[in-house]
Amino acid sequence: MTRILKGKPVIDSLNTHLKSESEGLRSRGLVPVLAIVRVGENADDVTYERSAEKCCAAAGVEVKKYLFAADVREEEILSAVRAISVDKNIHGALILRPLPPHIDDRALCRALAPEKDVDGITEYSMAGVYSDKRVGFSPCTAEACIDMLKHYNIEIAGRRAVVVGRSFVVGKPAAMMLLRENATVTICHTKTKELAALCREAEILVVATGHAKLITEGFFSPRQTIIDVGINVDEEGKLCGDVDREKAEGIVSAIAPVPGGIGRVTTAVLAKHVIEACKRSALKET
Ligand SMILES: Nc1nc(=O)c2c([nH]1)NC[C@@H]1CN(c3ccc(C(=O)N[C@@H](CCC(=O)O)C(=O)O)cc3)C=[N+]21
Repeated sequence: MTRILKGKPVIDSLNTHLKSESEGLRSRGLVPVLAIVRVGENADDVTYERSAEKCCAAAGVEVKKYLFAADVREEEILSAVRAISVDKNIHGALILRPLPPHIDDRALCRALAPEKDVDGITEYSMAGVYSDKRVGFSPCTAEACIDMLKHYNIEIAGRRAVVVGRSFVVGKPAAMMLLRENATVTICHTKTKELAALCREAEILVVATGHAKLITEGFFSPRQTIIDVGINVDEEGKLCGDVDREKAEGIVSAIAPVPGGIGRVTTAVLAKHVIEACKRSALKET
């Protein structure tokens, strides 16, 4: 029997903890605030934004939105991000990405104060992920994978982990975080030969490629726990992951499905980071 690792229990347990943390902060006159920066009306961005707002409300984090038209001038967003960076009442910023091509993504990242980088996009946060130091914040989706494994008591140390995908947002940081937890990690990508055979050997398989149902028959084995990070739309217009769930079920040990798996855990991690950023800012002032 394949265990389905649902996101909801992970989110509920995170939120219970976060709610009491944010209440503690409020009793000291501190309200954790997240700024959300969105350019245009991209459906993916709007979905993620809604999910972030829901999780923040449950965790006791306030949200302040900065919305811009799709053809906004780069200078205008840059000055908004600079204003957020110096605003004492804002503790974290989520810049919905990818941005339209006329906006220099890296310039925007550089304009963000590192201590407010709750989404792990600045070079400062990246250094934290790769150096195992508590500097900045890890990208939320990568951290959500680890939080999910821990919530369901899935052993990481000493086990063979395979990450399919090498993006800066998910694959690379997820691999580093699994390594930090003492897994033996293999990173696979589009040029990997014998991908199916490598995946079959994985005891923990994290998939973040952006290709619907890429991981299918021939990739599965009974000792596997799979975290599907893909967000795709199938032929029928339905949300689906990078893993062919129907083929996996009945073979693998456990799978975090799409939808209903890692997706919203990501926004709970985001809320966790805002609360942590708020706590760190209070420490700095006293
Ligand atoms: N800085 C940044 N980080 C992101 O992580 C980011 C982003 N920008 N821009 C937009 C994309 C898109 N994205 C989605 C995540 C989950 C679902 C999703 O559908 N989640 C639920 C279902 C929908 C729901 O909860 O309403 C699930 O997987 O079960 C959709 C889209 C994150 N993104």
